[in-house]
Amino acid sequence: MLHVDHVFFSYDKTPVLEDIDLKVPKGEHVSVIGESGCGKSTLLKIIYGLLHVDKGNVYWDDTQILGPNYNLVPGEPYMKYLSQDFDLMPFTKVEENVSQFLSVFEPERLKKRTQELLEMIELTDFAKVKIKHLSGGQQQRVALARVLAERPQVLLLDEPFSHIDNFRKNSLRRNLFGYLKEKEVTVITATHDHHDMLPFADTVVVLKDGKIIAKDTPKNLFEHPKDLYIAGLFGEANKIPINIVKTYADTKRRIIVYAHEFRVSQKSGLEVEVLRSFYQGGHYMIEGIYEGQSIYFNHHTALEPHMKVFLNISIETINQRLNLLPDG
Ligand SMILES: Nc1ncnc2c1ncn2[C@@H]1O[C@H](COP(=O)(O)OP(=O)(O)OP(=O)(O)O)[C@@H](O)[C@H]1O
Repeated sequence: MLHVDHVFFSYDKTPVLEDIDLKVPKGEHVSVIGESGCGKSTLLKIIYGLLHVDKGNVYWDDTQILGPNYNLVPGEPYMKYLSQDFDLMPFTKVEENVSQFLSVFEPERLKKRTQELLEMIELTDFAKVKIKHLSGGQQQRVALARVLAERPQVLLLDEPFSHIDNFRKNSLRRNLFGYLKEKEVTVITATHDHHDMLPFADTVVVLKDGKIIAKDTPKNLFEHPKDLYIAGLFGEANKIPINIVKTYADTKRRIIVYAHEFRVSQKSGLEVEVLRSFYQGGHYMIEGIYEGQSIYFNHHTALEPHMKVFLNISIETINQRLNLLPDG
């Protein structure tokens, strides 16, 4: 098990991480999400031993992971870290980068493993190409293969698909996370993108201003977001007083409603003036105004600006949200 034990950290005087306590069982996939600057990369660097913490400890089973004040060369043999700058060797070939950390004394094993990884990242045809001739996305894939080469027990991935086009991203995510699950690798992925974690993470940790504000399964977090910050990580969301949509509800509670959960209806207490429509492919996202506040909802067609529409929410959505949301 990986244990981040009540860690506090600051680069200068301002705290960047405060009282981070996280236990990750062997083989579990954890996604760390949160807005830019909330401390995701810093947390991964601490786990890898690149930064010296102010307070707290990090353990892998019974071994303490020591920071740079104790380890001249950071990093542990069982752990790999894929940072946002890929740290590849620009003038050498793809295959040489992938096999960089493999033993040259076992040439057959090195060759087989390199081929296997090139297949996973779908760059077999580029084996002999120099890194400097690759696109940013291709370089990121090589960097990914390189950290996998030595079969780490713990893998720390910082925005692993940020440079990769959507065309490849989906198959790469499936290949990679499927492979890591099968090999029982413990994985911590820092990401902004809910597509990286909804289908793949066992647990999602939400960071805000350097603190863990939620930790749950992706499904629970998505279905019961406890505030707009968490809901906003999954898409456009609104906070609505429940009694305006269901007049019989004698409550002033407000619930979170995702844009896709609204339906335009004949009549409801929620009358919205349309501001503009944004084409999203399969639907439009409409920005409207209710009592001076923006409200976002999906609709199958664009709507004329200044048009008035009524919005409704299914009773199932209301019940789902009311079960868990505190007042306010
Ligand atoms: N080397 C550094 N020196 C000083 N402050 C830093 C340094 N690196 C990061 N910070 C600050 O620490 C905070 C957390 O940064 P961090 O990179 O961990 O956030 P993040 O959540 O990974 O952001 P992003 O999603 O944009 O990569 C930010 O306020 C950032 O400005």
